[in-house]
Amino acid sequence: MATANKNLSVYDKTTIPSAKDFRFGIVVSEWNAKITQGLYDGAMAALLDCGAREENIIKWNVPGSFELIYGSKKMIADLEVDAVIAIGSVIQGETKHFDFVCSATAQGIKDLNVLQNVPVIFCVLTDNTMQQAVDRSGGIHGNKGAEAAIAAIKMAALGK
Ligand SMILES: Nc1c(NC[C@H](O)[C@H](O)[C@H](O)CO)[nH]c(=O)[nH]c1=O
Ligand SMILES: CC(=O)[C@@H](O)COP(=O)(O)O
Repeated sequence: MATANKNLSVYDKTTIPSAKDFRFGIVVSEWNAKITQGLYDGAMAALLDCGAREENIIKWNVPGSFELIYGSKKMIADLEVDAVIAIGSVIQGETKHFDFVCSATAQGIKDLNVLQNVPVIFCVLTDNTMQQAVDRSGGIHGNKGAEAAIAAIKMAALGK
């Protein structure tokens, strides 16, 4: 189902475990900061709405989406967190660099989920235009940050 047919901010709290006992790490890319700030705001709002405590949410900034990989790995190594949300916004430019950044970041975060024992949520927008990114970070299609926060809570609760 395309995002255009599903609002990213809609969730049913009755299907979501309480987040009150969980600790979350959020790693935020500084590229396209207006977008990533919107994603972060959406994630925070959803985490707090589902019972997370603000003091249990740690935020680190990294330069770009590619650095989300190492930032998430270091957060897992250094901090006691139950899930990490990796937030980025990659927007197509003139060259193939977009393809490499998107693919490497997705593969790197996938690898962390295979090799580490803390879930890392892929909250990286990969858009053709800035408008598409605006629409998915609190615009007409909702906020992928909220979607990622719900995924983080569910994965933190998995098996508990
Ligand atoms: N063009 C975008 C980038 N590029 C930078 C890379 O993510 C990385 O920081 C650099 O290659 C150094 O390792 N990053 C984004 O997050 N979004 C973009 O649109
Ligand atoms: C995703 C990117 O790295 C891209 O925005 C960089 O722009 P360009 O392809 O024009 O160098």
